[in-house]
Amino acid sequence: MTPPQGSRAQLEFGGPLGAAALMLLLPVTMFHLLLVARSGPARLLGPPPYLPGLEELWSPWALLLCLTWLGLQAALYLLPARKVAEGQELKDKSRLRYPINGFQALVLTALLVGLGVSAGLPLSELPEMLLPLAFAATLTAFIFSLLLYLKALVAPASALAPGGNSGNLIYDFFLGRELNPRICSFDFKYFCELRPGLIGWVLINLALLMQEAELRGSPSLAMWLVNGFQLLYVGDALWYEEAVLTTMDIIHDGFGFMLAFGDLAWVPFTYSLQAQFLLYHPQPLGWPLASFICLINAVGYYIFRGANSQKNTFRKNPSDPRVADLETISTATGRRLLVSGWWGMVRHPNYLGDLIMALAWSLPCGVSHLLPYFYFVYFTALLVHREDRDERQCLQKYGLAWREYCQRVPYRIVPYVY
Ligand SMILES: NC(=O)C1=CN([C@@H]2O[C@H](COP(=O)(O)OP(=O)(O)OC[C@H]3O[C@@H](n4cnc5c(N)ncnc54)[C@H](OP(=O)(O)O)[C@@H]3O)[C@@H](O)[C@H]2O)C=CC1
Ligand SMILES: CC(C)=CCC[C@@H](C)[C@H]1CC=C2C3=C(CC[C@@]21C)[C@@]1(C)CC[C@H](O)C(C)(C)[C@@H]1CC3
Repeated sequence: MTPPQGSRAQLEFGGPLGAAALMLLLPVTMFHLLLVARSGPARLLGPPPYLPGLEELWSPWALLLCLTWLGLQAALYLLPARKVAEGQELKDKSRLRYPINGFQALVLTALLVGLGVSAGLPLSELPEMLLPLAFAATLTAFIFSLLLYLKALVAPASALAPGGNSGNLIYDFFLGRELNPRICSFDFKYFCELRPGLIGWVLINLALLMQEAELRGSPSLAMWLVNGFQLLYVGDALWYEEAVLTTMDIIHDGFGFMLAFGDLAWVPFTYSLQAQFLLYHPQPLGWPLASFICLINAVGYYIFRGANSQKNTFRKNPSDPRVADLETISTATGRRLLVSGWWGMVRHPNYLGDLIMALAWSLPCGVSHLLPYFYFVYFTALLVHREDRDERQCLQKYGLAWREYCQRVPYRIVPYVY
């Protein structure tokens, strides 16, 4: 058994108490949103319309569907990849290898679903199953996190994440102990981060669009916009799959309940909230406003993609001609920090772009309800907290060089505001 590591390091998320509260609060919030979205008043801050009994939540069919979906995505992950990428250097100086075939998995899933629908698969009935499916996904995430925790007990110290090894069972279970849990070359965190949840999210959106078409003759413009924007976001994540290898989740965070639940349940069932809302609360939207919302999404996407690609290209090869002319600060670790281009505008330009897109996803739902803005509010809180965590980690990693970066680029996410 590996001894607890970093037990004196600063605990995140409010320590064991915070972790326990989040483990309860996150699933409760997800079910609240699912129930409220289909209720008449759709009040985000009010009580849920009713409390579902176990018979409404538990369905063996939903669990079977959930496991079949995971199995299908795992099979697609194992198909030959167009490229195998190397991850960042690990503590023991080695680098892991990752298949780059996420976009291929999305296309193959679309083909399979298309074939299924033309053969009579009742996809438009999926929205009726969201509650038991979310319950099955939560159960799966919980059991999966337990297995990951047990697996970490026999992992070598070099395989453990910098956080998540405090010695406190609840905290470590929540944050995750092992950095890159794998069986042979199958990387669980990398697989879960990009495949079942993200592709599941667009599939749920599509099912909601199809049910709206059945109910009202055709999907509304607002529903098209939400589906289109979110499909672009998911397609982009899978097209630029390699960029996920330089994100905080892959480099720093262990794989525990937070990410397992986030990837497998939270993302598909709460990120599809706008489409769920629109199915039960149709909103009129004219072309002039729709064009303006498209413009907002395009601006957000331009910043998000530009910033993420610039950092990823620079981290992979600082002499790449696309980034070689950018100004940098040297650090004691040998790595450099960008201080011009997107990363000279604010310290997290990618978060700014992501937030602008989040707003564009809610706007098609009108302003009569707060509920469709849940994602924007939650995401702002998540990114502000994430930015704070990242700052602390970078200060620890880069010391004086990070302070110099903060002086030269004083704003964190929004220029002249924050
Ligand atoms: N939709 C969603 O729910 C979520 C989306 N996201 C998105 O995921 C993406 C990745 O986010 P995240 O992993 O949090 O953070 P980043 O991709 O911004 O990664 C942060 C790391 O980038 C490196 N870095 C920071 N500043 C510089 C610089 N000036 N020059 C070079 N490298 C720098 C540092 O690592 P190092 O120096 O070690 O390379 C730092 O730890 C973002 O676009 C975010 O919006 C994130 C969370 C949730
Ligand atoms: C509240 C809660 C359950 C917290 C867990 C947070 C997770 C939901 C998010 C942490 C980082 C994420 C990323 C994406 C999705 C959400 C989670 C898992 C991401 C895959 C979305 C698509 C982007 O293009 C991305 C690849 C940059 C991104 C990576 C981080």
